[in-house]
Amino acid sequence: MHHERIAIIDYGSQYTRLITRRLRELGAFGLVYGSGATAAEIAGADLKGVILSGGPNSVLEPGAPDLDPAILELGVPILGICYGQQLLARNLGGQLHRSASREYGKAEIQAMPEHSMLFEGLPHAQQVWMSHGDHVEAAPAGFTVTAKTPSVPVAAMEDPKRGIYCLQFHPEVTHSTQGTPLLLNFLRHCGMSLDWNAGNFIEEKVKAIREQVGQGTVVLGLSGGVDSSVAALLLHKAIGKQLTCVFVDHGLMRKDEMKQVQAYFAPFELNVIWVDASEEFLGALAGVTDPEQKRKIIGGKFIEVFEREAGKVKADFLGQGTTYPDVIESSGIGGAILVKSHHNVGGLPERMKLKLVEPLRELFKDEVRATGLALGLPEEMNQRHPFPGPGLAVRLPGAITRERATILQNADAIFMQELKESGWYRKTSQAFAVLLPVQTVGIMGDERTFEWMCALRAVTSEDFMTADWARLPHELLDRIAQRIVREVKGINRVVYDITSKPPATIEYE
Ligand SMILES: Nc1ncnc2c1ncn2[C@@H]1O[C@H](COP(=O)(O)OP(=O)(O)OP(=O)(O)O)[C@@H](O)[C@H]1O
Ligand SMILES: O=c1[nH]c(=O)c2[nH+]cn([C@@H]3O[C@H](COP(=O)(O)O)[C@@H](O)[C@H]3O)c2[nH]1
Ligand SMILES: NC(=O)CC[C@H](N)C(=O)O
Ligand SMILES: [Mg+2]
Repeated sequence: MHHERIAIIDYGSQYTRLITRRLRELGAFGLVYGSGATAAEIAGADLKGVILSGGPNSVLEPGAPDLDPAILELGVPILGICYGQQLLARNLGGQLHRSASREYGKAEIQAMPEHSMLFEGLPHAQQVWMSHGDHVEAAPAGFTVTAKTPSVPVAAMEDPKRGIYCLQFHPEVTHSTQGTPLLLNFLRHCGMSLDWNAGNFIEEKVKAIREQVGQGTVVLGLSGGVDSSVAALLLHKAIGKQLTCVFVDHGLMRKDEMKQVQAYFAPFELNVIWVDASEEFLGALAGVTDPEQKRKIIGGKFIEVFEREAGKVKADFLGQGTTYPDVIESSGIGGAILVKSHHNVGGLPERMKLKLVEPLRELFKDEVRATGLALGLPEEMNQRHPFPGPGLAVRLPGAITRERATILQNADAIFMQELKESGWYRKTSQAFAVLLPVQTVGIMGDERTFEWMCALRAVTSEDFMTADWARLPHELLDRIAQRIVREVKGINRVVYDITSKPPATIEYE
């Protein structure tokens, strides 16, 4: 009962996620497979087409990732992009040219729409995005060249008899001005009905969850973050009272976090166990200053507390809000680098002998949000910035005390309130306050002060692997700084962080 699907074979390009994303924007469901995928692994009645991604290797070097030849016999159209085109050209008898210099950036191609399925209805001259060293010098027998540039003789080629279509450039990158119509031509040719959306996703998932869970029970860690909240609502829609959620307050949440999450979820009548474990966590963290040590303590404690509380439910399944980027990152498909480490639920399923239910595994974040919206999750919850599992612990360099945590919560709450009221919360990807372990001298009402220093961090980012600091207006920063120093006892100085990632990370620890 799978939705019709395009298989994307990932040769390690930084753009593979983008291919999947473009397909979904067009209403097509794409699933990513590793470069070793065999025809048997990707075959199925629901398979409508195959896309071969770009990749960092050269097809001319020994041991470069290859393609199972049986995939060409599956009877579905194939689209090779960059490395994908070069691989098909090499395997089918074309001629390749290896260059010492790379072509990287915008280029203009001359396309031949009159001889092409991919370029049908599109202009002759098009701007595209190139990122390659090698190129195809002569197309294999049976192929027609359908685009070229002054330096690339085969910028695109097609063999309609075998159903193979190839591009040297990257249609998935927005700098390729006709990239989306090109992909659309391919998808139409595959016979995709382009009806993939949040609504039919919810219906299909509800059925699948009921089938998987049957009369069993599910326990889910509810953090108040978008992923676990949407997973909770989806599971609740499918199995109602067979779901129990556990919310753990480790004492390092944002200000009034538990109260807020309780208010947001009240209308849904979910079973939730609300646990205030702040004494336990703060006790275990007392005097600890090493960042990795803090993470380890919180991760370990979390498992302990979660296991204790969830044990009362006697669940058969563990629900998780795992999303598609999590799956790609942790499987290392295409060598994507693991930056965000999930501290908490890892290891729980084995320990508690629970089977997993992960209804969001195929979704990107924006799709998780669309699903949340369709399920009635309040807008404010749905648009929340990500919040790290260890919470304010990674925003309190040095030793953690309840007092310092409270000071930080108060400063952070002012920052968030001002960002929301000015419309800047939605324009940033993540923003928060940090309490630095530095005391500086100040003067307030003729009195000398010696108090903590607060750093404000606001960034814009596509995927949190890289980030830029947000250009917040000076007047807004001024207002926030004044309010924090005036209203938060314990802070007498505020600074704004203007480092990007890399070289800095988003969090401070
Ligand atoms: N304080 C907590 N109480 C209960 N479960 C938690 C808590 N913190 C984290 N978890 C569990 O750990 C999972 C991973 O956390 P993560 O921050 O990656 O996702 P999230 O909080 O659901 O969403 P987001 O990425 O939007 O913050 C959560 O989905 C949730 O199941
Ligand atoms: O659940 C989490 N547990 C963690 O230990 C953790 N550390 C960082 N982050 C989040 O990951 C993104 C990138 O953060 P960094 O640039 O600081 O590595 C940012 O969104 C961070 O908030 C975490 N999330
Ligand atoms: N973007 C790509 O797929 C590049 C393919 C190959 N590594 C080249 O440099 O030509
Ligand atoms: Mg979270």
